[in-house]
Amino acid sequence: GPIENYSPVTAQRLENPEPSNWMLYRRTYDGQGYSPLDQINTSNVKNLTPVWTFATGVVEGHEAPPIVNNGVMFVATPMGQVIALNAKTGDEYWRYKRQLPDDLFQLHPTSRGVGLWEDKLYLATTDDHVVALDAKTGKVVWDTKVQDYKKGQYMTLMPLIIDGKVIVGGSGGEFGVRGYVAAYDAKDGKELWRTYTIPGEGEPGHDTWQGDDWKNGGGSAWMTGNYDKETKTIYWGVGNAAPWPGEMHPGDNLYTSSVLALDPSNGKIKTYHQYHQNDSWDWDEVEAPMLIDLQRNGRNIKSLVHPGRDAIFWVLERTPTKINYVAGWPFVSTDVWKGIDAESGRPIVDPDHKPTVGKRVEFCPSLWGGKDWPSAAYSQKTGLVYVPANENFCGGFTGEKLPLKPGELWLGTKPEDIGLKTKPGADHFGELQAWDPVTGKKVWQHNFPKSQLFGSVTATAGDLVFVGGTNDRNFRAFNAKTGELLWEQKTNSGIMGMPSSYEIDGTQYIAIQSGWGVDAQRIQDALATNNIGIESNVPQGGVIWVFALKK
Ligand SMILES: O=C(O)c1cc(C(=O)O)c2c(n1)C(=O)C(=O)c1cc(C(=O)O)[nH]c1-2
Ligand SMILES: [Ca+2]
Repeated sequence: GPIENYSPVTAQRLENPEPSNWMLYRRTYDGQGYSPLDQINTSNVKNLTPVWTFATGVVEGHEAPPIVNNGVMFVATPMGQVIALNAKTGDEYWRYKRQLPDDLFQLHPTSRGVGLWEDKLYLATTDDHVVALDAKTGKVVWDTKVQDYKKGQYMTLMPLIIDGKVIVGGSGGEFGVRGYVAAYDAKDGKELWRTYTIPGEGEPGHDTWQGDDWKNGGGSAWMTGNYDKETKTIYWGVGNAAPWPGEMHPGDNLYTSSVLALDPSNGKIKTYHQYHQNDSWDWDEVEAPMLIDLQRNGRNIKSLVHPGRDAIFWVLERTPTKINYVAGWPFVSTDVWKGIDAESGRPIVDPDHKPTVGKRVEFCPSLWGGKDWPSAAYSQKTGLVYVPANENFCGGFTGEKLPLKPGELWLGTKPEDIGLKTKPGADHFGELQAWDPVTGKKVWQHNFPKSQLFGSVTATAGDLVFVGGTNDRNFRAFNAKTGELLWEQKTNSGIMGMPSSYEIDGTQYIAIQSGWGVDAQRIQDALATNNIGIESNVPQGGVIWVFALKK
């Protein structure tokens, strides 16, 4: 039935969220993925136990954080479903199920969550609509078509809500779209602005493209941005260039593989930083950088921290008008970069490991990168950044000039040619890493001998780091200071989703969706064919798990 006492979401509540709630993708606009709750801590986490579970009824990758607003939980699942639950008891209030078109091909069948504003919530769908639901009843309030799914345009992200605007970005980098970020009026779904991530004729940066390449150059923007509420600047990550081999789109290709600084009032690009130029590896840099205040060499830095898919741990400085390169270093081994220009921050590419047309080229890490979309986290207590990384994976493909057919994959190689190879003798793959972003030192690391790590990380004030992401279906808690494994729980499926934490009536809860699929499974299939004793059969089917301390 309908929710009776729903707390409307305001700008003030999103800017300064109560510690008990998780209303934004990473809980706060700075994207740190940190909960200030500390009832569950390093000494008692061994007593963490499931209090309720709830089957979502669908397969594929469940990637969304359970979003919680004063006792009400909203969960987005694959196939355009939203479930509203009593966050304490697990009882269902309502369920929205989108009727997806029969001919919809979903390359990435997932949703990373619902955004909240006033008494509504907002879902971005794989058939490329933004839908507003009444938070109390789940009824559709408005439904706006963004672009055409038949042309390979779709959405998987959780909308970013800023002051009555629903801000989304499109997917489709593997279909040769031209990426964009767009804002809709939360009240009625009218489009307020749209900013293409690839500059058109006459716009600054257009000259980093040749001919008509920009029209289908990729630069999709498929993850939620972060937001600096002081300077009113959105930091939004931009994806790979299309098709993959850089030879097919010569130039730096702004703003692919970049971060854009956007004005939320009109979508204008204030400034940008491009992590790597002429992307050729499918290295989307879509995870928005975390906004962290750092003390470096006696100086206060308002930083942007981004462990990249390109294997480089990036530290940048944000000023109202400019983004400056501060430091960068590889956080997993890579043969693609020979170094980084100390002044500009441009990585120096080794042409032997840059995919090209007509020849097979191998590169490390693989096209899933040092880390893909699963989010890193930052703990304000330890001052460390926690990265879900993958080591000992390499990839390769033969570039091929193929014509663009709207709505069909346009990779610049044959899909069956995409490889993932493990380094001979590798003793592990997934790594949970803890980095000091000031000194650039790795403080600890936990290795996963038989699994990739493909899950988002959440840190808490209880000095804990929570992550799933492995093919053995475990959900784990680590000591944030030392990396000691303190607790694990086997779940129904593998966990790709993001843990969230909330509090009701004095009890702290940890929530996660377990439901394996999408690219975690693609890597799993690749591992299974590498003949290294890793099977492919991670069971699928989504379940929401909620944990608390045993009473
Ligand atoms: O270029 C794009 O538009 C695009 C979109 C998505 C997506 O929307 O999920 C992914 C990717 N690329 C991608 O390269 C990738 O590795 C990936 C993994 C996943 C996933 O959900 O596990 N999505 C995506
Ligand atoms: Ca991509």
